[in-house]
Amino acid sequence: MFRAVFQIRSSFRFVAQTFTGKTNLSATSVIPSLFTNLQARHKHEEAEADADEFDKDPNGPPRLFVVQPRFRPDAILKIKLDEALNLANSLEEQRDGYYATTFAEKELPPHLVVQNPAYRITRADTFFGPGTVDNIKCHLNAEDSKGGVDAVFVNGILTGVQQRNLERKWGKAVLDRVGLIIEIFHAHAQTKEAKLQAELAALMYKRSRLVRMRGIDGRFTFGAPGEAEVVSARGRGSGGRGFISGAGETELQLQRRRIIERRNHLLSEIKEVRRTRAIQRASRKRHGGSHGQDMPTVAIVGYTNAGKSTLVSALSDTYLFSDNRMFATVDTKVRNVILPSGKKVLLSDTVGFISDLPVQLVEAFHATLEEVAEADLLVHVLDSSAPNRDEQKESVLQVLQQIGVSKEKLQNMIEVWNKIDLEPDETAVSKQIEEDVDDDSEDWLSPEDGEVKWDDASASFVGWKASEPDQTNPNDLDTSHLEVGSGDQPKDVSNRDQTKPDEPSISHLQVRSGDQPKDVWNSRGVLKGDSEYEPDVKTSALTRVGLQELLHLIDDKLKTEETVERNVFERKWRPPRDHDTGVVVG
Ligand SMILES: Nc1nc2c(ncn2[C@@H]2O[C@H](COP(=O)(O)OP(=O)(O)OP(=O)(O)O)[C@@H](O)[C@H]2O)c(=O)[nH]1
Ligand SMILES: [Mg+2]
Repeated sequence: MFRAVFQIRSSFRFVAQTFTGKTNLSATSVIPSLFTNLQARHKHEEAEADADEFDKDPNGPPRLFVVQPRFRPDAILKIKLDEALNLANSLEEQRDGYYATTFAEKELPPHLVVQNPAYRITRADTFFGPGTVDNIKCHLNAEDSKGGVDAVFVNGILTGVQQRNLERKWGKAVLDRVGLIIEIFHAHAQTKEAKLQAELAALMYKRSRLVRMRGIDGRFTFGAPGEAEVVSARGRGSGGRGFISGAGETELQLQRRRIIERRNHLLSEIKEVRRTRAIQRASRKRHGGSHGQDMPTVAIVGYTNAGKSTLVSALSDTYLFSDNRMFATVDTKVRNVILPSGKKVLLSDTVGFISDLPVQLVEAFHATLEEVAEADLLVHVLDSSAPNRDEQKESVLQVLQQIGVSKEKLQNMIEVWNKIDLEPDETAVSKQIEEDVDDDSEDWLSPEDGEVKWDDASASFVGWKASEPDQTNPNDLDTSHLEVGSGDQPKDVSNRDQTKPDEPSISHLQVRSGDQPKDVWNSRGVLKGDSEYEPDVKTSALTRVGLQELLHLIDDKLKTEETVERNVFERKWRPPRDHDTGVVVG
């Protein structure tokens, strides 16, 4: 069965050994898992998690409890929650080339929708307010009686301090969105290059999580008691005075140094793998081309799960692994395809993108992404059935810009709407959404208030106006206990004091409406920004619809590109001149 938990545990051991200097760094080591600190800390905190929890089922995928901050309208919440649940279920590692579980048959992970701290005040220490933290703890206790969960996935971005505090309060490892995505990349990576890159991303993420904490005795420390103590003689006599001189290295400094050493090691390995790949790529381009020309490369890009691998498989009549799991592909695969004109091209299927793609991943996967940026033509595959199709499109465009794809290439990019066999009944969807919007319209602030901004890309508010909660109105208090996930969740876990003032509901905070909700949705029932434009081509990779049309389009684009290139060359070419004299040189 699944090895991730096992690996997570072994990575803990590895990191523990590495950071205490008991082992040598090795290229095949697993990533410094996000669960590791927790285990170390909890050895000293009896009231908190049982550290042996992770030993429970070393053969199964980790069981995550999903915490989804609330969004309004509910349609947005549903999109965010669906994605969070999919992410949580995607964390699984292949064994002998197979996943132990079939994704479609997986049960939904237990989950809970809670107040969104972004809608009011995000607490620096615990992200959520104390009422929400307690409420989640109640649910986790209830889960424990049913076999327990290994970790809590908070679908938001936490600071290192928030993560640690929540871990202490809940007695569970906590993963935020960035952490989980990095874990998934690591679990799904198959090739040496992808594994190295995923480890690098995890290492950089871990580095950003090394935080100074107040220990149980009230003193500041760096994690487990004793971590702040001097653990190595390095730095002794380095020239300072008094305490500074000869103080040696604290655990934190030691961890930082080891992370940097490992990072440098990984970077040099990645460089080597990259060099080999560049040679292979050049030779592949040369060998397939006709008339001595290189084969053009076409990179298939898009949001995760859009159907890129399925499309490349269908176009090339070869097999590529495809799955409903998010980030099923982490390793780039290249396939030969013959276009209708007879021209041969290289089609590359690569890693998918997601909103808030961790910067650590973009940096670590730079080599892979660079191939995308260097491709002669890009094909952007979108899942036409996704209700937030344009939001996904925006996320992809952002990453493409981030990795340096030129404006011309973006303009020339072919946009494909895949999964047209799944296209939802638009009338029904938009009707439902409009109903939701009307229902919620009272709750929204008007942008004219100047106190709220709608961020189309992330579908979230930035800034807002909070009214005082009506403490006498139960609807104005924490309602998170009502929004429980999987059917078997306890219904009565939140018998907290409903008049507790620390956790007013968000409902009162999403005050009057301007025309905000109407602006957010269009008639198709998708997020604002979704226009009624048509894509270049519509396909169903599964039923092989639209494939010929797409191949013709690629053919045309590449022809145009050649012509443009030749024209540019002809126009630009002239004998080099000496600028000062105007005399033709040579
Ligand atoms: N109904 C339908 N399903 C599709 C179509 N194309 C792909 N799928 C399914 O969508 C899921 C994701 O497909 P993939 O090809 O793995 O998607 P991807 O874009 O490569 O995803 P990542 O590798 O995770 O980035 C799989 O279960 C496919 O069977 C399509 O045209 N119609
Ligand atoms: Mg794929």
